[in-house]
Amino acid sequence: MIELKNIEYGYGNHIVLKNINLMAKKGSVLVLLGPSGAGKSSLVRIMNLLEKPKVGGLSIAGFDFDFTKKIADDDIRALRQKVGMVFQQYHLWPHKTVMENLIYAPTQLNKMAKAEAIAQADKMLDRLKLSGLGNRFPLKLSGGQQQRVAIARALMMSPEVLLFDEPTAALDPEITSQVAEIINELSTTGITQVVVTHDVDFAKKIATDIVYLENGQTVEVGSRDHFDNPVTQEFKDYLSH
Ligand SMILES: Nc1ncnc2c1ncn2[C@@H]1O[C@H](COP(=O)(O)OP(=O)(O)OP(=O)(O)O)[C@@H](O)[C@H]1O
Repeated sequence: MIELKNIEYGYGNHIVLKNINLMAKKGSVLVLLGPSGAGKSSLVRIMNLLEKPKVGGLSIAGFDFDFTKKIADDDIRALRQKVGMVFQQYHLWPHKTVMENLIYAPTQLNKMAKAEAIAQADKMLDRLKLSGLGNRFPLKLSGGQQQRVAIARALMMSPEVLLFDEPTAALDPEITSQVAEIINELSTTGITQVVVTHDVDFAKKIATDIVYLENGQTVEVGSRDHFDNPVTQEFKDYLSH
């Protein structure tokens, strides 16, 4: 479960999120939609404390943060073990092999034995249809393969929440459908997912719930039924473009 309470956020004097109140149920796939600059990335980055507002609160994966108080580095580290993040540009370590990318966090942060981490990584590579690629370097893989490695790496930490910031922006439609299948499969395992995307077709394949943002404010919030029955003129206009 994720809850954001009265979030306000800005860069310097530039306010980019205003009075945000949101919830995502366990196992849901909450898709954040909105025009460029609406604040979608800022919002998802707040959920694993890559951005820290000064106002509001966040409950996520069993943690409660009050942004009016100082947040300890240990709490941030603990949070990131339970809340994984996948980015448009994959953010894999280019000089580590796929296997090394996968086992780094479990062995270094969780002190998992290397043999156990490798066994778990092999299973993860199978699950994400990446078998046999463990010894390759990320830049020798296709974009779709790199994105699946990024998802596999996040899953190695057994996260309760996975956050995706434009995960398919660099991928072609067929590969985008594969990522949608992975997200849908993960949702059946109880992982809560939040996905920022510009791609409405992709959003329709995965969303259980939607939030439509404009100018840093939530304009339309609800179940996936809102794709067929949008309420606000703003969301209707967005869907028809
Ligand atoms: N690091 C930063 N420093 C200053 N301003 C920023 C920074 N990151 C984002 N902004 C500004 O915050 C606002 C919201 O940006 P954000 O990236 O959250 O929107 P977005 O909806 O994800 O946009 P896009 O769809 O284009 O990625 C924009 O006006 C943007 O210019």
